[in-house]
Amino acid sequence: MNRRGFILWLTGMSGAGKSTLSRALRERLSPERAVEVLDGDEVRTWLTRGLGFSREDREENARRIGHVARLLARHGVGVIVAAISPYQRSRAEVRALAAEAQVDFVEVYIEAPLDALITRDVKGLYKKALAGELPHFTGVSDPYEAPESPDVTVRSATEPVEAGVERVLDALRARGHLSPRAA
Ligand SMILES: Nc1ncnc2c1ncn2[C@@H]1O[C@H](COP(=O)(O)OS(=O)(=O)O)[C@@H](OP(=O)(O)O)[C@H]1O
Ligand SMILES: Nc1ncnc2c1ncn2[C@@H]1O[C@H](COP(=O)(O)OP(=O)(O)O)[C@@H](O)[C@H]1O
Repeated sequence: MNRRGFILWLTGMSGAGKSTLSRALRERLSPERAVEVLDGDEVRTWLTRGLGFSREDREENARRIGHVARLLARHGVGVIVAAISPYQRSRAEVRALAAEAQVDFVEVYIEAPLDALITRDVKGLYKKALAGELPHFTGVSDPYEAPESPDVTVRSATEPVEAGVERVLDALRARGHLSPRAA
């Protein structure tokens, strides 16, 4: 098994299940791997405080998260990023940043139809966005560019959390980041 770090980049719309999946993955990966979670929602209170939701700010958000993730991964940490990161271009940029440092980058697309997200509405944000009270809301009044060839796709409206977790762990095992029996 290799002890190189990796970046698991979870992308998907608000409420798709990024935070839920990161928490479940962290539990499964520990203690075999040192794990850090960088969640957009939380990171926006420190590393990317002050950034908004324009294209420019979202790209900057992804870039800064990518830099920190790369630093950690270079020292053997398994980094789980949970950020909407709606633009193909910025996901490609962080993938390239990781490659420069020879850090494995695994893109996980957490997909759920907009209808399901509106029904789920965990934080009540879709209701506000649909009422026109939240401008530039991803999927409603702002774009989400789905990954064209993600390493793993998780369909959170039709499969249980555990199924998604297993698929991501399989991808990590296949890349040698977990021992065959672990997790
Ligand atoms: N306009 C708009 N669009 C999307 N999301 C919004 C918006 N305004 C606030 N929020 C809240 O911010 C969280 C997303 O932050 P991210 O850093 O992941 O976004 S991004 O990657 O920069 O697009 C997101 O968290 P999640 O629901 O966990 O995805 C929302 O709670
Ligand atoms: N298969 C699944 N994977 C992830 N979340 C799911 C799944 N099925 C239902 N959910 C629910 O969807 C919601 C996702 O919220 P959250 O993880 O905060 O999303 P995000 O971080 O993408 O905004 C949670 O209430 C979670 O329990």
